[in-house]
Amino acid sequence: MHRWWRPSLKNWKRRSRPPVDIDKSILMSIPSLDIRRFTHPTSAEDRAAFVRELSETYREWGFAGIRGHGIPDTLTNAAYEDFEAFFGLPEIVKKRYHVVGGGGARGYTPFGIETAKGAQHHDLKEFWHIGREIPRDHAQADVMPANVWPDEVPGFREHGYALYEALDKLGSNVLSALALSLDLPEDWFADKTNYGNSILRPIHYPPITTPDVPNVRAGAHEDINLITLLVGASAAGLEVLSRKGEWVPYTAEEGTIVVNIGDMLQRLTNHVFPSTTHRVTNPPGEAARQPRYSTPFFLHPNPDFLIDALPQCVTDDNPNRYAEPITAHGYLLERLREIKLA
Ligand SMILES: O=C(O)CCC(=O)C(=O)O
Ligand SMILES: [Fe+2]
Repeated sequence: MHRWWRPSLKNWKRRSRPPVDIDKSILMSIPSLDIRRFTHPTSAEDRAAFVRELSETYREWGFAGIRGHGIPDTLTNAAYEDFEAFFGLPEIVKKRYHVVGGGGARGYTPFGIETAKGAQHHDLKEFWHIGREIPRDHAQADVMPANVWPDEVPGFREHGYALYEALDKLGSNVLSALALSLDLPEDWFADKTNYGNSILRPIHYPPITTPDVPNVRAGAHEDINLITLLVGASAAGLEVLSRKGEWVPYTAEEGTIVVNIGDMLQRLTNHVFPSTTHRVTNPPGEAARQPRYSTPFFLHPNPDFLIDALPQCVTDDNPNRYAEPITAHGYLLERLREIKLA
């Protein structure tokens, strides 16, 4: 896990912003914000207030709920139905979509492989990775392999990729708001993420039938990418580590997408936006016999983007924590080895 220190909200504000009253309720639980205040603003003041509130929420939690995103339930539900249909296939069929030596980049990764960094036991999950569709003669094609699609589930490709594109667009809006909060141009991330190596990851956590397993559904970890958007988890279990070091259960309300900061954005912002540790716990008692489905979208920068701390995030109180910049692809490879995917 990362060191749990980061510049306090108070110091950051004192250093770089005029004083603003913070709504103390953000300290109690993870706020949800309506992104229409940014995409369809009723006034410039309210749009600026949204940017401020989003930024404060991330500095405190590294997590936020996003409402008003416009992604229809019909799309999310159709995609989830197809994902569940795939995971319901016999293991021997699913394994045909496991790309041996592919580091789990595309297609199916069976149960028992991914292991949180530093954990003794593997996670209790199987998953699928959908990547960006780019021309096969694209300069980045060697590090962004072609997708594979399961023949057995006819809607999987259409619904899966539609969800990929919808979350990519929503993520870009969140990044635009964060860019403004860092005094960057609103479109600063656009040409750094337009061929980002982003991944949609439908996950199946099967029923837990053996009592007292030492494994957990997903061990405590931080996400690798810039931001993660999590839509429609089918059951409780996600927990977020608060600044005080307490595990806070976080199940978003219907219609709310969970959006959290990953390590690449933490590194770019020199920890001003923290990549918060989270995990998925095993439900107690009989509830453990229910499966859980969830689908995070890991929004990545372009593979050749150089992650170098933004000058406005490096101050006397918060000196640059990284000796050298690193490309997004170099960083990804380092991290995939740690979680036993590469
Ligand atoms: O299943 C979830 O709700 C979260 C999964 C997660 O944190 C991850 O795959 O990185
Ligand atoms: Fe995660």
